[in-house]
Amino acid sequence: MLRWMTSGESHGPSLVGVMEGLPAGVEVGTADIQAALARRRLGYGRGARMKFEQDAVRVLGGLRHGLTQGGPLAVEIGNTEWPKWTDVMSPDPVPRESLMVDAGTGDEREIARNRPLTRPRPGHADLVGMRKYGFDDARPVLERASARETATRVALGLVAARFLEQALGVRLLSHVVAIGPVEVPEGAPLPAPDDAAALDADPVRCFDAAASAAMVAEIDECRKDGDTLGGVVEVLAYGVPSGLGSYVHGDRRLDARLAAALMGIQAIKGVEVGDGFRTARRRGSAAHDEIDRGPDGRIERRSNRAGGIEGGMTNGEVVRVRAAMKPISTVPRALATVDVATGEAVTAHHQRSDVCAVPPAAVVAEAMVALELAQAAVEKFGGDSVTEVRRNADAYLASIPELLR
Ligand SMILES: Cc1cc2nc3c(=O)[nH]c(=O)nc-3n(C[C@H](O)[C@H](O)[C@H](O)COP(=O)(O)O)c2cc1C
Ligand SMILES: C=C(O[C@@H]1CC(C(=O)O)=C[C@@H](OP(=O)(O)O)[C@H]1O)C(=O)O
Repeated sequence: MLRWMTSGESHGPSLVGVMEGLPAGVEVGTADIQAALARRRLGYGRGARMKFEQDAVRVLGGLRHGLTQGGPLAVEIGNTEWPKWTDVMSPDPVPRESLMVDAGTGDEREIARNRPLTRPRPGHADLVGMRKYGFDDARPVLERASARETATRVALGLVAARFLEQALGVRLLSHVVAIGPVEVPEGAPLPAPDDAAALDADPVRCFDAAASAAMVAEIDECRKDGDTLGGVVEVLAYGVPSGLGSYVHGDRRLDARLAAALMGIQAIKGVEVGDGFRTARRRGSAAHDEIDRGPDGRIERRSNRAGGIEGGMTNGEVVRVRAAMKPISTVPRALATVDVATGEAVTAHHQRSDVCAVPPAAVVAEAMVALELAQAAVEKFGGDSVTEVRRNADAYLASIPELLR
């Protein structure tokens, strides 16, 4: 069983991710994790913080001389902001004076940091989080609800992706297919694994040059209007062997598991497997992927509308899933709310935020798919080392009767 968990707040000292059940022998290093985190910081439309955030990585356990050891992997990611937040986010009690709104520095930013947040943002976790956990300030809610936490998922997801590649030859990538009303045209070519560097180099991780330019222009317009944008991302997994997941029970269906994994990302409000909602509008004859025999006698599909999953199991085609992200809820032209300290009608608090975080959300979605596929692969093939997983997978694939291959 492969399991993982994260801890940490957006402005705390650091975030920590722990992953347990990963086979020994995955080749990975601190620099690889650092590079994955750099991909998450990219993207036109991100806010001020991403310009200075360092994502300082320290591997605390589970890795030795560039190889996983089979024990829990622990990764710490330091928050560059921490020195400014040592009092507000102190784990231990601090003297009351240092938490006073104006602790004597007269610095506006210092005052803003210390002020209780009582004007909850519509669309963020603020209001319900205060109710649920009994806080009179939204600070502790947003600290943990914040997508800063996704840095940890990307770190663990990179290790999961390396495992999938080294044990099974799986290669993942992510791209952006819509930002606000701008969409990549239906039927546009899909990026392949070797296009990963080109996607990282595009300002919005879009594979279609014309759509990319239009997305950048849309973000500029939106920023000028003091507004925010959402969009749609797609994750592709090439080389996934047939048979991960199962049809025997709903919670073992891989499409259900991927949907939950993607929905668990902050601001994701819809998931599509393969052609998903578009399939619902087609007739059956135009909705499925007909089965054929290729020149080498192996079974082939004439299309991949299912996104590589049938009956809750991978079918050997490219796994393709999409996630829809809502616009950022910290809208600069702030939305109406109620000050929960006074009951007055006010506008929601806003200091800084991303205008559009769809490109980094694609990187996070890729990490979530890697983690879910790695879990499914460990369940299917077992094994305590990469070599053993590979041997088990090869034996399974070799055992499939000729006519079913
Ligand atoms: C990569 C990424 C960056 C985000 N950046 C912001 C941001 O700067 N400001 C903001 O209000 N929300 C941001 N969000 C979304 C909030 O974290 C999210 O809306 C909030 O936790 C409430 O959860 P919900 O939208 O799923 O209901 C971001 C989400 C992601 C995935
Ligand atoms: C810090 C990250 O994203 C943050 C996600 C986020 C939110 O509300 O989700 C709000 C912003 O944080 P801050 O208010 O400190 O600027 C984003 O910058 C990150 O992705 O590393």
